[in-house]
Amino acid sequence: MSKPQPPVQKNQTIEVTFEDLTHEGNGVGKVDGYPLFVPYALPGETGQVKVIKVKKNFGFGKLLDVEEESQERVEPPCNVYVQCGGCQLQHMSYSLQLDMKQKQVKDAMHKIGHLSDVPVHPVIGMDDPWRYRNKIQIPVGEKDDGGLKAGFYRKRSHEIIDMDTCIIQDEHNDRMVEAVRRIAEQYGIEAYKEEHHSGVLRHIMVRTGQHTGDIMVVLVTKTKKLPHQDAIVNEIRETFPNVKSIVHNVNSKKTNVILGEQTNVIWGDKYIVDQIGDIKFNISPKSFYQVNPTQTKRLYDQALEYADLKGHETVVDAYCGIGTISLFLAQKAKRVLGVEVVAPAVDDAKKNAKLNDIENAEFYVGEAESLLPWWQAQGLQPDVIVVDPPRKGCDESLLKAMIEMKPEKIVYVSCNPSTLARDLRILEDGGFETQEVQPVDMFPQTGHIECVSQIVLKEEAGSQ
Ligand SMILES: C[S@@+](CC[C@H](N)C(=O)[O-])C[C@H]1O[C@@H](n2cnc3c(N)ncnc32)[C@H](O)[C@@H]1O
Repeated sequence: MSKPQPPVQKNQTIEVTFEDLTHEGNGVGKVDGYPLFVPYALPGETGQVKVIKVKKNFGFGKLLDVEEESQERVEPPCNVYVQCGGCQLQHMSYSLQLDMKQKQVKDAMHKIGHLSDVPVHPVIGMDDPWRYRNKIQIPVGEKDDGGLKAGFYRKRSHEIIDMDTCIIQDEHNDRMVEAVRRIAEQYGIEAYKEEHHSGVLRHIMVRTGQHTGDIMVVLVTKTKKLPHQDAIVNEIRETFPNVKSIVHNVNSKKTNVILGEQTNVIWGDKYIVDQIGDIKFNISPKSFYQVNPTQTKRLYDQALEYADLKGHETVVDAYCGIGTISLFLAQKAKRVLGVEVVAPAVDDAKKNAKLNDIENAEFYVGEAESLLPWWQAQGLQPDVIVVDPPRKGCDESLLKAMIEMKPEKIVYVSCNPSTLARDLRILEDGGFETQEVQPVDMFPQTGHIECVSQIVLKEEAGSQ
């Protein structure tokens, strides 16, 4: 018997009613039960769709026209929203964005973790979900008239879209990018040309301490020297009297990685300082630092509530970065051990502990999946373990070590609900119970979501 053919054909135009959203924010409509994924379509809407890709079990379409609009549809405020790959959700109300993200987390718990009974709370959103990002890294290219442009890449391409403003960025970052672009153009600095691996200026990176107002700017060049360096530094300082650090980074490789190995501070401090709650942080050009400090405070407050520290505890903070969560924990615990694979971040973490007069936090360079089993073999028995891994989640040997260490509580901070759900399943099978999951919207207007969850040791597992 031949298999049924999809009920649509490529390039066909068809009316579709949308019922749902994918995790990326695409509308989902069904044609005779066959799902079509359509960017910018919203549930409840009916529209004309051009079919652009037909696969065996699902297809993709382009929204040509909306006949019945959802009340959740809003006018995207950014004028390059559709061309730029940065935001995916500006066409939907913020409340729909939050509902969609909560559902994404619930679905992952149910389908991947088989944890349908675990409460997933409504997402903690922002009062003002714009201009929240403290860091921009933007590629530089050449305009048709020979001038410089700075902008994000067009979706699925490396074509740079010239832009004057990015409305999820802190305004200081926007203004600094524009000033550096203008100054570099004035001194005849050539843009890097990816296709020939030639030219000079590749990226402009800016970080603003939203609490302190400190600004760091990094100019990334292919060349070892930044032409007209002194003049450029003077112009930046004149334009931005509150700039604290001007850095030149050399990246001469053919790569998509933005920063190269060589970093020279060409004016000012090695670090900028920012503050979350009452803890100050030194942040160097290569350190991981959460991009949305307002929501980071909410995330950490929740993590601290889940850790429920009384003062006598030994806490491990795995994947600790520059010690951000560790230092919050240290205020309430007896001893905190942080582990992080990037050595300069560990240096920053140690300096950050000193900066805040915190003496009960120690930091170690290493892979969490190697160091925790080793600590366990040495007899370390933490009361609480906090993990905040990258998107791929925790390594299996780390999960195994946590299960064997039997801490009373694990607090899992995650930027990927799928790997969170996978790891929670492993912890459940190892004698732990997930109490609840709290999503926090760290990245409004985009499809990303951060979660923090509380996991406790089951009584019978603790007594074995
Ligand atoms: C999501 S960040 C969290 C950082 C920190 N907790 C914070 O909130 O700022 C993940 C961190 O894990 C580090 N990392 C990645 N793989 C690691 C590994 N195998 N072992 C230890 N740290 C790792 C990264 O360098 C990064 O600093």
